[in-house]
Amino acid sequence: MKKILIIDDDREICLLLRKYLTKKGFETHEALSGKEAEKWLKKQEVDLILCDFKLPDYNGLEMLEKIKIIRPAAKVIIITGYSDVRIAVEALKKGAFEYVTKPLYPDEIMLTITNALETEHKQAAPVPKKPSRPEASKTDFISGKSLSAQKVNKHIELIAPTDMSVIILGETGTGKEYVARAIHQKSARSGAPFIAVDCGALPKDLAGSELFGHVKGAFTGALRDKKGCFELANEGTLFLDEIGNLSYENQIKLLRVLQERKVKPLGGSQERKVDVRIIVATNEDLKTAVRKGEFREDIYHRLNEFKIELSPLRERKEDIEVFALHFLKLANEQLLKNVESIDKRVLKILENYTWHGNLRELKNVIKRAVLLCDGPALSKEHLPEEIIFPVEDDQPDFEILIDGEAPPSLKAVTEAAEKTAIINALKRTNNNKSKTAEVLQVDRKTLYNKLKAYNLS
Ligand SMILES: Nc1ncnc2c1ncn2[C@@H]1O[C@H](COP(=O)(O)OP(=O)(O)OP(=O)(O)O)[C@@H](O)[C@H]1O
Repeated sequence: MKKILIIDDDREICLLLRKYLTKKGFETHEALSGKEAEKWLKKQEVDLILCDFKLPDYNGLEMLEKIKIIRPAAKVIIITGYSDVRIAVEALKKGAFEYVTKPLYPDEIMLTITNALETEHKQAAPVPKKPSRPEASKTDFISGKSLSAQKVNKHIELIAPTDMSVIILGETGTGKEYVARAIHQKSARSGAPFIAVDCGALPKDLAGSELFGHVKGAFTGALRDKKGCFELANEGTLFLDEIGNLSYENQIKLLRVLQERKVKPLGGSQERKVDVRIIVATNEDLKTAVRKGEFREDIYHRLNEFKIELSPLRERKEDIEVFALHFLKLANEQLLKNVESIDKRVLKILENYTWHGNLRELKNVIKRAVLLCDGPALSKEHLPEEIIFPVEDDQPDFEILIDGEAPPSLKAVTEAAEKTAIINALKRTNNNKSKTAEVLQVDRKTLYNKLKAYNLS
């Protein structure tokens, strides 16, 4: 019998989940706080953990870190309020299997749990791959119709048959891993493995061994020889996500592999030949990391044989309908439903939303809507409130008091507006100062002075 731990301080949710899951044949346990869960996990094995993002003592990311240390094999599903979705996406990157949003629907929970437990059986490679979401292994890559999507598609076709290294840039959820898989599948290497590694989720102490392998006895706990990702991907493609997170030491080792096409496992004396195509992804500007001395320039140039940039979904609204219909089809298949279309008004709402989680967030919203829909078309009532009435998240973090005794001075109003504009531009450019200066049409020096004046370090 599979064991599930529910971590939530809401006793009612615990009770509901317990009743439902016990009926479905699971053994369940509950913890009302992070500390209680931690104590329990130290003593007990568990297959899956349902964890509320907001616990009285830890937040979801802190809890996840603790779980990954105590029970690394357990699958974690994060439960969030819809407004936490961006943080939930962060949790996926840190190794959570999936997130579900409140209110909870039994069918949705059950489907996610089944997917998580099935993935456990299939997962053969002992590599901390990105949370191996089942859909990622299917070849359901589609292209949008925006100019930028068409350009990406053309570049995939061009680059796939070559052996060139590729850097893929884009915000979270824009489809970087999907593009990397598409390149692999269209290449002569498609018969060999595609190995995806999230460098941001690799535990610091183990990163070297996971990437380059180790020999028996290389360190305490190295009970047998282990192949690293480079060897596992031999003759295929290695996808290194969040490459900017590699430690300096591992960057040096990576450089050697790139130069010599050979790996030396930790503790070993012999080098082994590897034939691997490397595709890397990052959602920060690697060039800035190079400038700051955080990423080696020599590696950057070796990897930068070709660059593909994926635009955020909000900047290619023409693609929203194409992807929404594609995700509708997938959700119908997964949930055994038959929703045929999406109401025009819903499409308008989707097109006006900001999609910080990009395609991943759109896919989840559509899946949830399909789950709630009993008729032939998705309509407004199936969307989360937050999508219909988005909370303006570009609010200034200080307010001008209009109702106070004294009206605000013109200077205060101007400064408030300036500060808001800078914050918005920084968000839009992912904190890239050069781009922010460009967007605001000021020089970098002026921007730096303003950042200092408004305390926006
Ligand atoms: N071209 C595509 N066709 C179909 N579905 C896609 C495509 N691109 C992305 N998706 C969907 O969006 C989800 C997120 O894509 P993916 O994991 O590739 O994003 P990512 O940019 O690598 O995200 P992260 O930076 O968070 O790792 C996928 O699971 C998939 O469902």
